[in-house]
Amino acid sequence: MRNTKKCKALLVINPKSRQGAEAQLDDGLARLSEAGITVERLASKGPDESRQAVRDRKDELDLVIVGGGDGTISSMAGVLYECDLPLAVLPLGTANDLARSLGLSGDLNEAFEVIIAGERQCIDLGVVNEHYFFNVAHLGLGVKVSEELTDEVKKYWGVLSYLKAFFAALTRVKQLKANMSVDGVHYRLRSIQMAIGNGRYYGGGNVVDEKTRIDDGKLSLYSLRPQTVWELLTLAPLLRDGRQHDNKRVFNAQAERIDITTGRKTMKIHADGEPVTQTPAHFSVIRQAIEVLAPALADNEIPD
Ligand SMILES: Nc1ncnc2c1ncn2[C@@H]1O[C@H](COP(=O)(O)OP(=O)(O)OP(=O)(O)O)[C@@H](O)[C@H]1O
Repeated sequence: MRNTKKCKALLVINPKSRQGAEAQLDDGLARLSEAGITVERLASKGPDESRQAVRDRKDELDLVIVGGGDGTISSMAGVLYECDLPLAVLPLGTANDLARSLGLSGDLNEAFEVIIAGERQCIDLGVVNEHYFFNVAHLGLGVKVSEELTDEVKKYWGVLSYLKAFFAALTRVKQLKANMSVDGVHYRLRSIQMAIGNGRYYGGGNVVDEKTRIDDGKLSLYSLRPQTVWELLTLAPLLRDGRQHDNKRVFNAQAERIDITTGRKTMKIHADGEPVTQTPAHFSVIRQAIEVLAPALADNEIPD
């Protein structure tokens, strides 16, 4: 975008995200203005208002900058796709997992520089039933973890809130029986946790699968078979880095379409930390759905 043409951007800031209310943006916004990027700023009261603001302005906008965490950015996925507008991210949340998948450090100055540099990448979008997601959708333990993660807990504990929530969720998790179709191949399994990833990172820097990227046109699935808390804890380091494939207590797959039913019992599904739908669930991926302002995506790199 640098030295090319004038650019009009809408900046949607979620004041409820961890750093959304306090972040100092004036210097960065002045740098955008110097670079020819005119920014209209909107303090979002909720996802519906933010989405409507984009729809109302879609013909005059060149870019939507979203300042918030994964919940906020995910809430804008559908409208960005529908309006075919590029996304830039100001990582103002707690986990900022999409920012990690895009190779952004979490530093605000750097995020503004990335916008000014204007380098673009195309990334995939996950779909579960009629909902879009960037990072990961969960059934089971992951749902219990995000139920423990209230906005207050996140504000107080920061990234450590994910660890705190994990231990609290362990006491509440029950096993589920699932029938799955993975690119047409059928499986029946018992599970305490299923994660279906479009992006690479979730839950504050966990890797869904070391082989996955947000632009590979695939979903990565892992499912944890029922196991003791001790076994689960021994698995934790492998799950943290997405290296769980060879463990017999984990089922892994990569696919473009995944269907999950859980009999007569419906199971809640959370995506990017927000409750979105329930089983029966149909998962798919839209390849190269959204353009984002980001440096070239590194090959399977796991930043510190
Ligand atoms: N577009 C939006 N505008 C206003 N509020 C939103 C929007 N999208 C989501 N929210 C609400 O704001 C809450 C916090 O936002 P978000 O999840 O982005 O920040 P966070 O919890 O600090 O970060 P992270 O998801 O990266 O851990 C969400 O749980 C949701 O209730």
